[in-house]
Amino acid sequence: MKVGVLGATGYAGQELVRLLHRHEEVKELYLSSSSVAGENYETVYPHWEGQNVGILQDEDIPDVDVLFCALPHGLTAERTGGFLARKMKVIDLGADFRLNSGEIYEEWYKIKHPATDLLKDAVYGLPELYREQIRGKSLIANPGCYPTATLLALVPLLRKRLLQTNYLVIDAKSGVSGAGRGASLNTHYSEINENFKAYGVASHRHTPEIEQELSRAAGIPLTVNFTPHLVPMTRGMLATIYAKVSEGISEEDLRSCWLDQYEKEEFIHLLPPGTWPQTKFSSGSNHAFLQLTLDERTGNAIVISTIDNLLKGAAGQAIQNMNLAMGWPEARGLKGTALWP
Ligand SMILES: NC(=O)C1=CN([C@@H]2O[C@H](COP(=O)(O)OP(=O)(O)OC[C@H]3O[C@@H](n4cnc5c(N)ncnc54)[C@H](OP(=O)(O)O)[C@@H]3O)[C@@H](O)[C@H]2O)C=CC1
Ligand SMILES: CC(=O)N[C@@H](CCC(=O)OP(=O)(O)O)C(=O)O
Repeated sequence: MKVGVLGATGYAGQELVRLLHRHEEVKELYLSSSSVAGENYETVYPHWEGQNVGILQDEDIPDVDVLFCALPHGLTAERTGGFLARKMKVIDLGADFRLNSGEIYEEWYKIKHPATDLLKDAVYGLPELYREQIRGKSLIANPGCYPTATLLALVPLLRKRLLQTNYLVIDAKSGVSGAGRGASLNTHYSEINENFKAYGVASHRHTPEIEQELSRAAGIPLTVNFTPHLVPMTRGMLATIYAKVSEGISEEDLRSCWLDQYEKEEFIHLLPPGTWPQTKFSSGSNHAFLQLTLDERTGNAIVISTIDNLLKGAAGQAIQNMNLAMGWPEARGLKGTALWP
C-alpha cells in the first residue's frame, strides 16, 4: 500500500505521519512539502530523528493508493479531479468537500469553490454516523474538529427527535494546535499564555458545516449559536452544548439514545453519570468522551463532549476513514489510550 501526505510538515500532517508510520498496511509513504522539498523530515521535526521517515518531496506526488491532503482550504479541491483520475483515494482533512453547496462555501470561506462538480461525489467522513456511506469511497471529506465534537453529541438525539430544533447553543474550546503550525499574532505565546478568548463569534466557518449535518439529522433546516474559544493549552477540544428537549423527554431517554448509537463503538465513550469529560481523557488518542444531564429547572439538556483536535478531530479520524475506504478493520493503527496525566 502506497500512501501520500500533502502538507506533511503541518500539525495535522505530522499526526498523519505518526499514525501511518506504524500502520501495518502502509508499505511506502510519500511526504510532500511546497516549501521545504528535498529536506529530511527530521530537519523539520527533529523528534523524528533515527526513524527514517524519508525526504520530503515536492507536491508532484507519484501514484499512490491513498492520498491525504492536509492543506489550507482551497488548495486541495483544485487538484482533486486529477488525483481521482489517477485512481487515488483522496481524504481531505481541510474543508473543501465538507459543504454540499459551492455557494455556501463561497459565502463562509470567501473564495470561489474550485471544483463544485466534485461535491456530489464526496462523502462526509464521520464514521460513527455515516459508516456505510464511507466504505469503499474515493473522495472523503474529513470533518472539522469543532463539528466532530458537536455532531457526535447531537446527531443521534436529533435523529430520534429528542431535541427541539429552535435552540441549540454550542460553546466550544480548542487548544492552540487547532490553528496549525504557522505563526500568527493571535496564537503566539504571549497572546495565548494565561489568556482565554472567544473568536469567530457568530461568524466561524464551522457554523454552516455544523448546521448542514444537524439539519440532515433533524430532517429540517436549523440554525445554531456556535462560539469557539482558544484556551492556553496545546491540544484538546471540549464542547459544552445547551439544547431544549422535546416534550416529555427524560434524561434516561437521552442516555439510552446515545447508548443505542454508541455502545459498540470503539472510539466513543459514554461516561458514567456524574463523570464529566476532560480534554486529557482524549489527549493523544482517537477517543471521544460524552456526558449529559437534563437540568429539570430549565428543561435544557447540557451535553459535553471532548476530543483531541488533532486526532479524532483530524488525523485519527482520517485514518479511520482510510481503513473504511480500503476495507480494513476500522481501528487499525489507532489503538491506544490518552497520555495521562
Ligand atoms: N490543526 C487541527 O487541529 C486541524 C486541522 N484541520 C485542517 O487540516 C489542514 C491542515 O491543518 P494544520 O496541519 O493544522 O495546518 P498547518 O498550517 O500546520 O499545516 C498546513 C501545511 O500545508 C502546507 N501548505 C502547502 N501549500 C501551502 C500554502 N500555500 N500556504 C500555507 N501552507 C501550505 C504547509 O506545508 P509546506 O509549506 O511544507 O508545503 C503547511 O505545513 C487544514 O485544512 C486545517 O484546517 C482540520 C481539523 C483539525
Ligand atoms: C483553534 C483554531 O484556530 N482552530 C481552527 C479550526 C481547525 C479546523 O478544524 O479547521 P478546518 O475546518 O479549516 O479544517 C479554526 O478555528 O479555524
